[in-house]
Amino acid sequence: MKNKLLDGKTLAKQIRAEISQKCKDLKRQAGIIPGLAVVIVGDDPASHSYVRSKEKACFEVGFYSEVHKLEKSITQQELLQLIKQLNSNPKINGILVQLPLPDHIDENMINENIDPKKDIDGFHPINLGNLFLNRPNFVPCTPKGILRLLKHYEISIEGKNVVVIGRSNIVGKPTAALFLHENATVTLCHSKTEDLEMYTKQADILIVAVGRPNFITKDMIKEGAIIIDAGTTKVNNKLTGDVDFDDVYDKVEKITPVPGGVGPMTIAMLLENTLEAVLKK
Ligand SMILES: NC(=O)C1=CN([C@@H]2O[C@H](COP(=O)(O)OP(=O)(O)OC[C@H]3O[C@@H](n4cnc5c(N)ncnc54)[C@H](OP(=O)(O)O)[C@@H]3O)[C@@H](O)[C@H]2O)C=CC1
Ligand SMILES: Nc1nc(=O)c2c([nH]1)NC[C@@H]1CN(c3ccc(C(=O)N[C@@H](CCC(=O)O)C(=O)O)cc3)C=[N+]21
Ligand SMILES: [Mg+2]
Repeated sequence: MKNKLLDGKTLAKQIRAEISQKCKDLKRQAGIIPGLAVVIVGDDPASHSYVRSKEKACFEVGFYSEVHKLEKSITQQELLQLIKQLNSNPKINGILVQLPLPDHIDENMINENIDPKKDIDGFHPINLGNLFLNRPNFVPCTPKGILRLLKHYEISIEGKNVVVIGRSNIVGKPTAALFLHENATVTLCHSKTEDLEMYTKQADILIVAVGRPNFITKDMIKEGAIIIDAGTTKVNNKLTGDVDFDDVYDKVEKITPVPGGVGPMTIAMLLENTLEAVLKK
């Protein structure tokens, strides 16, 4: 039977191997070691799990990495202080502040204070603005990983109906901009969308980032669609996507598994952006 998987895990591994080689070359030729700082506030287990994956990935490719674990009770001022310190630390090329942040901390205020040259998530307003103007500096990791995966599988995007569900600043919104620049016809859906199925049934490429397990079922999609599932929710200790994989599988052309699809690509792009940050210094 035809293999319909868009295998992000395998592609991410290849990309990490290339980054590892580039890291060795940089060290040998210029004595440079790329450095990533990850900041995490509070004790959400899922967030800590992602941060551990990022740490491990950094170690494997030979990057320097530091993780700053902060109490949930930290003030915005204290967090800004840490960011300013990381901005001026020459060992650090990339800064990632794990989202979401506690309610008393203003996410925009934090993103605004990361040096745009170290903003490897691409969340600084200047970088997001430049992405929307189609002159990207850092492309946010999840959208970049999704596009890379589709290109790897030679899936054509130009002229296609791309429907994105979810309009977060970290996934949905930048994904819509990126695919618009690939000349797709983009529809961005969200919780207030009326008659969601009307849109999803038209999608040649359906990208889902909602955070509701098994939300997308067979009856909602077009025959032969390409399905990208960014959702990751723990259900009974099992990581579950937003798409009911088993239900839709027969009907799709290609689909990303969860785990093993978008997640590993996100981490690979994080490493790639950190390497790019070294060259922008
Ligand atoms: N694999 C990876 O690398 C990554 C995975 N994720 C995962 O992706 C998922 C989404 O995360 P994130 O982008 O941060 O999302 P948010 O939780 O910030 O936003 C969810 C989005 O889904 C929309 N939504 C909620 N319910 C519905 C509905 N019934 N119909 C249509 N739209 C709906 C919301 O609409 P509204 O705006 O109207 O509220 C919102 O835009 C999560 O599972 C997260 O864990 C996130 C980042 C990276
Ligand atoms: N500033 C910021 N940047 C982010 O990029 C960011 C963030 N905040 N907050 C949280 C989300 C979520 N996210 C994931 C990254 C990797 C996997 C991943 O590697 N998942 C594996 C499985 C890992 C497991 O088994 O637990 C997979 O899907 O195969 C998932 C989710 C990045 N995020
Ligand atoms: Mg909502």
